[in-house]
Amino acid sequence: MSTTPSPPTTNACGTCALNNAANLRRLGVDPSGHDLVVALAGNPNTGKSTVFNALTGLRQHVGNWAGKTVDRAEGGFEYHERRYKLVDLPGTYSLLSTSEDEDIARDFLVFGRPDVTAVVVDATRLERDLNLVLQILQITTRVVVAVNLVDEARRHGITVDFRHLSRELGVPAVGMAARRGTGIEDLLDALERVALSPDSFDGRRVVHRNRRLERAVSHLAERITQHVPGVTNPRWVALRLLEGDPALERAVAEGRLRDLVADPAGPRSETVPEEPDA
Ligand SMILES: Nc1nc2c(ncn2[C@@H]2O[C@H](COP(=O)(O)OP(=O)(O)OP(=O)(O)O)[C@@H](O)[C@H]2O)c(=O)[nH]1
Ligand SMILES: [Mg+2]
Repeated sequence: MSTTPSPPTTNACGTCALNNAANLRRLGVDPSGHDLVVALAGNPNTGKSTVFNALTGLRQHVGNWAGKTVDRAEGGFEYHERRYKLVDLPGTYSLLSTSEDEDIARDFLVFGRPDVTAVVVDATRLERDLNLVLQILQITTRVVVAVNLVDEARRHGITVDFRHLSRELGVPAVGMAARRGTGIEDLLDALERVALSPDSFDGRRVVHRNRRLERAVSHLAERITQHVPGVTNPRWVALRLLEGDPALERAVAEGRLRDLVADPAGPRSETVPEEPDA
C-alpha cells in the first residue's frame, strides 16, 4: 500500500484518468492541460453546482454532453500546484440507466474513469442520498463523500458523525456548507488524498444477500478478470451483464470490453475488497 504520493504525470501514473484520454474525449471531455480529472456527482438539488462554483470560480465552460441535450459544465482549479479538471455530472437518484441523465453519469464514471469522484449528499437527507453513494462505490472506490448543507441540518437538530460515516464507507466523508464556502479546504484535501493514493482506501462494496446472485456475480467477475486483466470494476461489470445491460453486451460482442473497463497500467495491486457474509 503506497502512502507517499508521487506527482501524477501522464508517463508516471499508470492509473491516472489522463491515460484514458481517448475515452474521455469520446465522452466529450478534453483533459489536456490538466493533471487529474474529478467528477462531481450527486442527487438533484444537493448543492453540486454550488460546490462546483466554489471550487472553480469563474473558470468554467458550459455546453452539452456529446450528442445529448443534457447540460454539461466543466471547469478547472489548482491545488498544491496540480491542475484538476472538474466535470459536473447530471444530478441523479440512481445509476440504473433508466434515464438519459443516469446513462451520462454512469458512463462517465465507468468509461471516463475519473481519478476521483466527489459525491455531494444532503446532510438533511443522508439516508436517501447514501443509496447513490453505495451505487457509485460499486463502480469506483475513488470516492469522496461531500456532506453538504450541514448548516441546514444543524438548524433541524441533525449532526453528522463524519468519522463514523467515513469508517463505514471506507472513503473520506467531509462536512460542507458550500453556499458559505465552508468545508472547501477539507474537500480539496480529501480529493487530493484519494486521487494520489487510491490504494490507501477500502471503499465499501455491497455483497448481495441472495447467495445464488452473489455466487453468479463472483463467478462472472472472476471470468471477466481472466478475460480482461486489469479490469477496474469486475463485480460491477458482472452485475450489469447479468442484468442484460445493452451497452456492455455490445462491448463484449465487439471485443471492446478491455478498452472500456481495463486499467491501462494492467492489474491493480489490490483485489476487490469483500465484505463478510451478511
Ligand atoms: N443552506 C444551504 N443552502 C445551500 C448550500 N449549498 C447549496 N445550497 C442551496 O441549495 C439549492 C440547490 O443548490 P444547487 O447548487 O443548485 O444544487 P444542484 O445539486 O446543482 O441542483 P441541480 O443541478 O438542480 O440538481 C440552491 O438554492 C443553493 O443556494 C449550503 O451549503 N447551505
Ligand atoms: Mg446543478
